[in-house]
Amino acid sequence: MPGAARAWPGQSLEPGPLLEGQEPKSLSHPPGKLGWKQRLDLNLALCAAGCGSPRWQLDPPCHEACTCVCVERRLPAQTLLIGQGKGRFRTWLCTSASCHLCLVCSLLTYVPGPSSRGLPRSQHTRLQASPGLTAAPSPTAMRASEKDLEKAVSQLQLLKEDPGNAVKLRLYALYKQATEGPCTMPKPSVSDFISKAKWDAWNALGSLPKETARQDYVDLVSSLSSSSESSSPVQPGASSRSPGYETLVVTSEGDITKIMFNRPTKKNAVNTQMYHELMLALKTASEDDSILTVVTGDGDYYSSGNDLTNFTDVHSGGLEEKAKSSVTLLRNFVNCFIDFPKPLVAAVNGPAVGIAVTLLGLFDVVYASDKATFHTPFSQLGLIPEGCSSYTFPKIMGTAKAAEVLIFGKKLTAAEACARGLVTEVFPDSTFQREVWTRLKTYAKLPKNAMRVSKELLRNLEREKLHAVNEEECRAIQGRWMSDESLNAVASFLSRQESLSPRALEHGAWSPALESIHRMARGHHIFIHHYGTLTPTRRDGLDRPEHREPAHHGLEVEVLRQNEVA
Ligand SMILES: CCCCCCCCCCC/C=C/C(=O)SCCNC(=O)CCNC(=O)[C@H](O)C(C)(C)COP(=O)(O)OP(=O)(O)OC[C@H]1O[C@@H](n2cnc3c(N)ncnc32)[C@H](O)[C@@H]1OP(=O)(O)O
Repeated sequence: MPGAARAWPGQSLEPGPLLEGQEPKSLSHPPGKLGWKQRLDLNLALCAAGCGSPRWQLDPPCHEACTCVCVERRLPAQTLLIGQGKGRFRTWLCTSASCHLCLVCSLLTYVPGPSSRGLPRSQHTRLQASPGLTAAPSPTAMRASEKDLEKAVSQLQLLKEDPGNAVKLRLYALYKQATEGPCTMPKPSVSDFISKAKWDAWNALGSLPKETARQDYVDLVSSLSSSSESSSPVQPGASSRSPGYETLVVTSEGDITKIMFNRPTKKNAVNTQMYHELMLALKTASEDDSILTVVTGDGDYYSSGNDLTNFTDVHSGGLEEKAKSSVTLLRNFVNCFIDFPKPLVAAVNGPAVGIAVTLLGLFDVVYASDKATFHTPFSQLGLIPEGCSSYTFPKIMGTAKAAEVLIFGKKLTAAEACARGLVTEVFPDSTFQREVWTRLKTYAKLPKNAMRVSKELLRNLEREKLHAVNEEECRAIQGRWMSDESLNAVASFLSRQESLSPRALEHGAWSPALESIHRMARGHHIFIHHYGTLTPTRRDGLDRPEHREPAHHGLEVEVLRQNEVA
């Protein structure tokens, strides 16, 4: 019913059932000049008194005049985790008519329905529906024009269902990126929760080109439109694929969301787009009705880890800017795993490398095929562990075993990983899929809320620590990415299949690999080793080898800083 006034599900502000013997209680923020932390503590206490559960929380103050409500009673679907580390807590929509900080209306047009109090009118009219617009999905292969973006903005207004705060944040970020480019706004204060959440989302897009952001926005709206159009519920046993993903296949089958890496020809290496899509898939799964979420890979690999060509995608800001935006991306990405609220299972169908291994320490259960291997060649790449593995791995397998894996890059077989506690159980490859999915379908029938609370209890023991470790690892990795050791390792990977002979190079032939290395190492000198001889022949900052041995194929590249060039 395009254009019809409606309220999003979950936006209903009707209170949930009270516990026996409790009085309904309207709670407002305590007066006085308390800091936000103190006020939060106080609200927590009040909420515990009001709801009878110590776990339930009240909104931190979003506006002086707000009367905020207990999220568990009213708007579980609208909760949003914001902030990081110690300042992390939940916020949700405020019910006060005078609140000007509602997240929803600042991101999307909202067609006011009966339960729209609290949403300021002025912001509701930001996006106008265009009559007659159909919700036709835009083919991903097509490059979205600015007109497509406008259409998508209008299309959004016709959604029948609330896409959830995470998706709205993603839309906000993509829209800003598509129209204004990378975020250059000053970082809002940590106590300005909503602006901070929006800033984080936008900033996380780093230097994503405007055109890509525009396309992603259009695709996302298109996927939301088509999923909201299909009104028939998923039949038991039937599998429905979520549109809008390119590097993943996301399907819902019964109560299970399956997120499958979908770059089999690249061994499911995680490129920048896949990082973003994974964050979106996890955020969507955390808010939908599914009970379990399973991550797996398509093809023979689970994943070969970070796509090493990510390093070569260096724009005008140079390597330093790239490293900074990559740290933000990595931090947010790992946070999605730390804070994932439902049971998270990895079905490791084949070899796993790098970040695909380290993240396993943040999963609840890890099943592996006996063909899987686990390899973290960080030192070889001039890098260091991430994904909180510097904390989770020693905890899981003991310091000495973890050091062998994380520092020396010892590759583990599935059986070894299982013996060390990283893997829950190993299955023969021939029966892996059948056995794992049979088991998961049984687990998905267990009571949903009990599982969720159990997960929360387990994770809460570590949550703050994990955020701190993530911060620390990200801080350290930024320097590593810019180190010669790392540049050389990546250059070496990129050029390992180089088929140009030195003679061809000498005569001016170029290759994509050399172009990539050149881009990545801007400001550095590049030498190409040939039979161990440094043979610099300068041209445009890229040194070329002298001809030594025409029959030789394969190059070795060395990147040196300016001051190291004698
Ligand atoms: C400034 C930084 C920007 C980063 C932004 C993101 C921030 C997050 C970073 C977090 C830190 C992460 C760390 C890691 O994950 S470290 C681990 C990285 N991975 C590797 O080192 C593995 C590299 N790949 C290989 O060693 C081999 O490919 C592999 C053993 C996996 C398979 O070998 P095999 O011989 O069987 O197959 P091919 O080598 O022929 O591979 C087939 C094609 O796939 C491409 N491929 C495979 N892995 C990667 C990869 N990780 N990155 C990019 N491309 C990969 C390979 O090149 C082949 O492609 P072509 O057919 O086109 O040649």
